[in-house]
Amino acid sequence: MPPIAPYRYFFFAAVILASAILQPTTFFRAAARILHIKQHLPVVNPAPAFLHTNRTLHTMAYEKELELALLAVQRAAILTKSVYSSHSKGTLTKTDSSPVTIGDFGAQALIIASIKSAFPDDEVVGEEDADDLRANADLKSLVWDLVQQAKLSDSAAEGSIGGPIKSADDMLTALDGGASQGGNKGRIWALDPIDGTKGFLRGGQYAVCLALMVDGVPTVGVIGCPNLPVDDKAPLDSKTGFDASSEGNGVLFGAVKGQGATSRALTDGKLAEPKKITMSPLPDVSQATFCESVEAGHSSHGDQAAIASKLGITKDSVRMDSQAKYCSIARGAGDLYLRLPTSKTYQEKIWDHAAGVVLVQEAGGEVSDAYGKPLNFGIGRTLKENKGIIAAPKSVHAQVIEVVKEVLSAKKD
Ligand SMILES: Nc1ncnc2c1ncn2[C@@H]1O[C@H](COP(=O)(O)O)[C@@H](OP(=O)(O)O)[C@H]1O
Ligand SMILES: [Mg+2]
Ligand SMILES: [Mg+2]
Ligand SMILES: [Mg+2]
Repeated sequence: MPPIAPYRYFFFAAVILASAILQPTTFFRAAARILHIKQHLPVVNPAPAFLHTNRTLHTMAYEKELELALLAVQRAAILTKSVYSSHSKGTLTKTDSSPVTIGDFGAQALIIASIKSAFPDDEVVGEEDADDLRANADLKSLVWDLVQQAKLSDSAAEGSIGGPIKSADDMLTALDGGASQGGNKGRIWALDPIDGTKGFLRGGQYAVCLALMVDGVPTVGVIGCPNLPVDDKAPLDSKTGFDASSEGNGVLFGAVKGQGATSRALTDGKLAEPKKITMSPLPDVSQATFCESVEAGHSSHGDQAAIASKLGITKDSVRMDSQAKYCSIARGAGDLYLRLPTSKTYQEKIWDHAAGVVLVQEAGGEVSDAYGKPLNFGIGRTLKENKGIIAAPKSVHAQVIEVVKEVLSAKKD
């Protein structure tokens, strides 16, 4: 074989460098395979942000997961909307005295069936299970009727998420598919089929929330908010979207770690065109609009008012149920989300936060617990290492945490 001319080495080196930049995940995986490196490789952002503009260059990481999650949530929202507008919601009280409805059961079954059709090996941490339906045939048949009716009007979209669930027994199996104990290894979805069930029953905001966690890190987040106005800049007040019958309501939010966040109109068929969303610049925290739960039992309105006042905030809080709060600050309609604990023992559930956290991070925000500690999603079904939640634009997050700590330590004296 003739010797390789020296310039060819440069050519090979250039090709290797270009693949490492353009396709880092594939590159490092291939290199690991060649070098027989067995340890788990980190998730690598597929390419620098400037290359994302040209979609023909490469496939975006988690593109399939994002599309599946968006369509699965969109289909589940068809079901939740039909229950929302009917007067009988089949409400039960769970052992922790919180409510659950036929909407929660139906939406969870539909979404898990979609996940399993595309990613059969993935685990799911879902809020609900099929125990009540197995014990009550009438309840089971009510939910089965709803599940059969909830179809995307676009048959390709419906097919891409597995098509209809085949039988009532398959529905129960899907519903029970959310029993994963979570953890920090591999791919685990966190699902809240109806977040803000109390808002759903009261005629307020609610959200259908789904996140994919990879090695315990929320990586893909999708939230459907059937009662939020589509306009990202619609003024936010505690009445936002309360009239579910009004035109133009229903938003679908999506985000992938390292790729930004979007909103689009929620439809009953194929996905609408996405719009990029970002948090509002907030040069002066005293001008902030802050969001909090409607339910005083879910977060301390008193502590939140004290924090706002110390930050010089004079605007009233916007009280809103569900992860619609994360969505609202991610699209710049509000600025801060404060969730201070009401009890020493309550552990926040991962499905109440995973999707919202990806959305806010990707829109330019930071989310931590009340003491500024990062949220640990990789230790089970709850955030047991954390207390409370603070979400804010990156530029003011540390300033807000200082004030939160002052308010909390003053309480201890
Ligand atoms: N004592 C408590 N402290 C904090 N969150 C609580 C709580 N009791 C219930 N929750 C959670 O609060 C969620 C609703 O949050 P919000 O007040 O922001 O709307 C509920 O979700 P579900 O409605 O899915 O059960 C539930 O998981
Ligand atoms: Mg609940
Ligand atoms: Mg919830
Ligand atoms: Mg719920």
